[in-house]
Amino acid sequence: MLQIKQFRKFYHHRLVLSVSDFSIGPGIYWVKGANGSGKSTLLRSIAGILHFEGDILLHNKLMLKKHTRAYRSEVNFAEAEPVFPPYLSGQEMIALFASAKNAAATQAEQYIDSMQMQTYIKDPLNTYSSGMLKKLSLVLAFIGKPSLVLLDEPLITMDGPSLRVLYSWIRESREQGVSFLLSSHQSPEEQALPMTASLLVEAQTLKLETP
Ligand SMILES: Nc1ncnc2c1ncn2[C@@H]1O[C@H](COP(=O)(O)OP(=O)(O)OP(=O)(O)O)[C@@H](O)[C@H]1O
Repeated sequence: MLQIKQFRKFYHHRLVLSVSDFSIGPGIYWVKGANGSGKSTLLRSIAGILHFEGDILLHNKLMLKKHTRAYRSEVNFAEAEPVFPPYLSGQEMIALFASAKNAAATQAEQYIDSMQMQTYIKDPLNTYSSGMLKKLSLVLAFIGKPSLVLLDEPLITMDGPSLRVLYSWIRESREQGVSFLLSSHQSPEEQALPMTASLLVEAQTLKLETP
C-alpha cells in the first residue's frame, strides 16, 4: 500500500529521519515514538506538505513527487494541532475541502451529525475550542475518497463519546479498504480500534513492530 524509498529529511542540515526502503500493506497502523522523534515529520512528509529527499509511493504506482495530483487525491491528513483561517466557518472549510477533493459538500453531513457539531458548524473558527477544531480537522480528513488517512495525534483534546465516534469512522472506513496511520502517545483501545501493526520512529529511522 505504502512504500518509502531512499527517504531523508533534514531541518537546517540536521538529519531527523532516514528510511532507506520501507513498505507496509493495507491496515491501521499506530505510529509510536518519543517526543521529537519525528512522527509528525513522517506524517507530514507522507502527506506531501514537507520537502524531503527520496520518494514515497502509494499502491506501487503513484509516486508523490511524480504523480503529485493523483497521489494527493488519495491521501488525507489531519494535523496534530490544526490551524484554520479564523474568520471562516466550519461549514465554509468543509465546502473548500470538498471542492478540492471533488466531493459533494453533503458528504460531511453524516460526520457533522455523529460528532454533534450541528450547533456551531456555521460559526467562525476563532470561536471554536481546541476540541471543536480537532473534530473539524478529523471531519476534513474523511472528505473525498482517500485510500490512506494520516491522523496526527487524533486522540488529544477529544472527549470520550467523540473518541468512540472517531473509532467507529475508522473501523467503517477500514472495512471499505481505507488504510490509516495514526500517531499517538497513548495506546488506542485495542478492542475499539484493531491495529495491524505499530510503526516505531526511533533513532532517526522507522521500524515495523508486528503484534
Ligand atoms: N520546522 C522545523 N524546523 C526545525 N526543526 C524541526 C522543525 N519541525 C520539527 N523539527 C525537529 O525535528 C524533530 C522531529 O520533530 P517532530 O515534530 O516530527 O517530532 P514528533 O515525534 O512528532 O514529536 P512530538 O511527539 O513531541 O509531537 C525534533 O527534533 C524537532 O525539534
